[in-house]
Amino acid sequence: MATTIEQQIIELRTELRTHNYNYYVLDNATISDYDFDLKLKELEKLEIENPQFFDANSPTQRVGGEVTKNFNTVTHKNRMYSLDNSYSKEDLEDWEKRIQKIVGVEKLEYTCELKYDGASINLTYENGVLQSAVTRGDGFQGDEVTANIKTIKSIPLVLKNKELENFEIRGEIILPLDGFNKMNEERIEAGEDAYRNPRNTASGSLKLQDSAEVAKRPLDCLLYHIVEPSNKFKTHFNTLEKARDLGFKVPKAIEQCKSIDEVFTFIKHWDVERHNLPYETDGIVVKVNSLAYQDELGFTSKAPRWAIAYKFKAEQEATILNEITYQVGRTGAITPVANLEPVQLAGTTVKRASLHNADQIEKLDIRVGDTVYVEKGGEIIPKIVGVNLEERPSNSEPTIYCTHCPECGTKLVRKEGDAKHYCPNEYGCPTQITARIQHFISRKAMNIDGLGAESVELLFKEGLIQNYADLYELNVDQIVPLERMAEKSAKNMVEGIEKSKEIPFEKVLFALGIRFVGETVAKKLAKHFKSITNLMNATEEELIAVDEIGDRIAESVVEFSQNLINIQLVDRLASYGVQLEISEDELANNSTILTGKIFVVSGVFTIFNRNELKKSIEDNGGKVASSISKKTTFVIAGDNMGPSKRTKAETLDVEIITESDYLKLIEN
Ligand SMILES: NC(=O)c1ccc[n+]([C@@H]2O[C@H](COP(=O)([O-])OP(=O)(O)OC[C@H]3O[C@@H](n4cnc5c(N)ncnc54)[C@H](O)[C@@H]3O)[C@@H](O)[C@H]2O)c1
Ligand SMILES: [Zn+2]
Repeated sequence: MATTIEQQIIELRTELRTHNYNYYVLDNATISDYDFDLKLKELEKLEIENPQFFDANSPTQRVGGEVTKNFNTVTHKNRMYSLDNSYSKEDLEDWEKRIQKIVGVEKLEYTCELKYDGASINLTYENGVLQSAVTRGDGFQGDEVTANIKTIKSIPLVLKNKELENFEIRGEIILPLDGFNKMNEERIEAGEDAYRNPRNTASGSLKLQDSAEVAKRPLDCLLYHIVEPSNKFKTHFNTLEKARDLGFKVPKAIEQCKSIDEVFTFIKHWDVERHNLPYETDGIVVKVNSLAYQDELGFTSKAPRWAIAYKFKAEQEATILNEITYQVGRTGAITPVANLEPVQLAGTTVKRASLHNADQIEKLDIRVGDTVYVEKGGEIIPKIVGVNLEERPSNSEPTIYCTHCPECGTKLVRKEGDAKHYCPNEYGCPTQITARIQHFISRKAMNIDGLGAESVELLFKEGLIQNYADLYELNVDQIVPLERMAEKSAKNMVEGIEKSKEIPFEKVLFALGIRFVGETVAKKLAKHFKSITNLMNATEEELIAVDEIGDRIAESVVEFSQNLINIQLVDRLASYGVQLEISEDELANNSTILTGKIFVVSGVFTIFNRNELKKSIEDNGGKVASSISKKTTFVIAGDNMGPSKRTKAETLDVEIITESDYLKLIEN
């Protein structure tokens, strides 16, 4: 039976609404943006050709987001719109023709900005003080997330100057790539699933109920629009300059262009240069510069007529999925890996991509033999974002997720609420055993020089080690006869192991490889319980009582502590002299509050002298670097800071703080 046009339209609308919900509310899209945009275009076309089925509530007519029920719902004083998209110079030229006609002017000027890829936010200031921060929601109403937004340091709570005091300003909440990758490293180390991408992590962060959790995420806010400037300004460009004067973070990559040709030069430049930015952009936004013309042009039901987004070609390619293999991690977690027909993507050859977990494979219905879309964003590993069903071979079969461990053959388990399957054969599965020892010796754990991942495999294969405690009983004579080993390397290995007995307790705790106990959690637990004995005797309630330790971690620690094998291993480590409690020095030492933060100090200071300042940073766990780079977290500026340093910090969007800002950082 043939479906009617009307049915087709209704089905597309329903499907797109579901995708909008998944994307904006659940932060968990199940199709690629590319496929979403194709479907939206298809619907748009059908609606234009069949105007009798017009519906003001169609996804083509409305901003895709929704308000959630977890925050106060606030009605926007000025509606928040989406943007129309363009994909080519021709699209831009068509747009220009349309607007030239409406305003009746040939020569139009534009402002070009980057399109920051995050979550939109509307900030309201009254008498120069931040009153509220509301998400875009459905464009009419959004979620009031002021408390969460106040944790973002670059958003001024009180404005620097009084020229503009009552207004709304809009911007994008983003998660810079460095911070995103660091968050993921920690999650992976703790045996958890990685976050999918910076955009949905940023948007998910805004919806957290606990703003202390939000404060820990390195979010930032880039501003792009002052609403209702009460005729104070002539051009959009002026308003952005004003926003910057008022203390907002407005990126430097903004240009006024006199023609679409100039606009396109800007686009071409940033299509390449964007790879060097500290955050993701998915395109350029072109806006009519004159505010008077903007007024004349107004809005469609979904977007301003005076602005258009130019979308960069997604770094996405289609290729064949040859095989799905399964990897076993040190905690026994199984990760499915897509083995692909090699394809060129963003300058590298991609052969493998992440498939996350069984649910993801099922949701996308990914099958061997399929033509799949591979995308590479800011993440470490490329991922599969969709399947081209039209190219599916006729003999294709649904994927049956592996049921047994590929390394030891044990039947896999999956606990309720866990996204992953696990091999439960913790102490017999060879991959888990070696991976656990490899984790133990790694740089952030026991940092054992002279012993690498391959040597661990070799020592295990030769029956010299079965667990990490065995390392401390190795001697040179046992190692020398092994393949590719010499007297010297054997000696280095034993010395390296010996030296690891000086590694502080918090790192040892991390090295033990307890599931969900990553670097940060290990530090917290070490600080709180002070010794392994106290920690292993703690009950679940006592663990949960520790700041930021949740059920999952508590349960995992107790499980570890009650296991006889672990009790014996830890006893042995103690007998060899490994640090299993906090040292006197550490007890006396300052905090780890600045861990992971890199500072550059520039200028002359009043409270500290330079060396005191550097020592204070290090005492609190931070690092001092001599020059500013993308990695720099803060530049502390004293008097007479070098102008070139200042420019460099500004172009790299590195936050510049004063000595007293620094004191506030370490105060709590
Ligand atoms: N995969 C899915 O299931 C799914 C579902 C829905 C939407 N999507 C994707 O989401 C996108 C559409 O989302 P959208 O409607 O939020 O539009 P959008 O994100 O493409 O563009 C509008 C937004 O851009 C932001 N923006 C960033 N920099 C800006 C600047 N300099 N000036 C002005 N605005 C700027 C604003 O927050 C504005 O709200 C599409 O790419 C679509 O593919 C995907
Ligand atoms: Zn196994």
